[in-house]
Amino acid sequence: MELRVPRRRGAQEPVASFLRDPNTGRIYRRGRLLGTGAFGRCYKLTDMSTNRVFALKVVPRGRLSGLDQWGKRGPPSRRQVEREIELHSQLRHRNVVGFHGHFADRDNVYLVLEYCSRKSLAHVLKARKTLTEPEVRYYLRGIVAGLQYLHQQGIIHRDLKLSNFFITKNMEVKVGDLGLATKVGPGGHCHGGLCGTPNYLAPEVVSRKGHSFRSDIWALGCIMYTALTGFPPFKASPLPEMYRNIRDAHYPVPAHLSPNARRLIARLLAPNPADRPSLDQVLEDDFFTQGFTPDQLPPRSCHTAPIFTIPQPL
Ligand SMILES: CC[C@@H]1C(=O)N(C)c2cnc(-c3ccc[nH]3)nc2N1C1CCCC1
Repeated sequence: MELRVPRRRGAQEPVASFLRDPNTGRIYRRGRLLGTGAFGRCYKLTDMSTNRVFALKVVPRGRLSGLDQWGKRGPPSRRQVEREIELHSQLRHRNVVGFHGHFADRDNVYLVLEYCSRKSLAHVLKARKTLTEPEVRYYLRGIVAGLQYLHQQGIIHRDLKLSNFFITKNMEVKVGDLGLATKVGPGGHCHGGLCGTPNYLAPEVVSRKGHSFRSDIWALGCIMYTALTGFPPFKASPLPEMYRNIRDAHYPVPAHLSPNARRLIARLLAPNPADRPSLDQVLEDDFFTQGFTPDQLPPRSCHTAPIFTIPQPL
């Protein structure tokens, strides 16, 4: 008979130092706290038999059953975490965060994910303030590849943002956090109730017409704008003004952007979803075809602007 000490409201059970995945028998050692998200805590995790390192996402069950013991709705519902596992466990692509397993015990649900030692594009932008256009082409190329794969699997991400683009030791960019993702319905749209607030809301989402693949394309426009300028296109307060700006696609166009960058941002931030380019058309845009894209980025570009020696045609 285990004595469970009732914990302070909202307190979470400490995560054990060693965890065993009953599905595979693998034993992991829990490492340092990597951070916390809306869902719970994340830790570095080492597989004791292979010494491979992973990122562990811990979602407390106490808050999963929809309403917790105080009748409050916990942030992630059980259904949402189960959807995340159901969707993410089927995926395998070099630009999508690797999913390496999941299991649960009395207190938590555990997701074993790919360790991305350079954290996310949000961290890079925080250190750099803005990115150069070649770097934006480099990162967008990886993000678009990962997103093409998700869309081909019928999945809309619905929460594309800088902190969901993870960067590995060798500077590969990986789309992650499928906590708000969903399989698209027959018409290519989904009206599934959205619990959790995506970061870059598209006009059709603001006017509650539901998400489609093109809502993810709108988010790419917000991401490109933010990476090049250092601030998001729609960040007004009060909220109703921000929603009006989104619906009218009204955003300040910084003069220092190249004409190609301004034109692609305008195409991505088209108020009407049907006017936005497909992912293939994004890669065919002048911004990509008429600009230099490095094959790889030096790790120091995470904190210092890189100098590209662009190969000139002989
Ligand atoms: C595990 C959750 C999330 C994530 O989904 N991944 C893939 C990830 C990978 N490496 C890292 C990571 C490696 C070194 C630092 N962070 N972090 C990841 N996170 C962060 C943790 C805190 C907030 C989101």
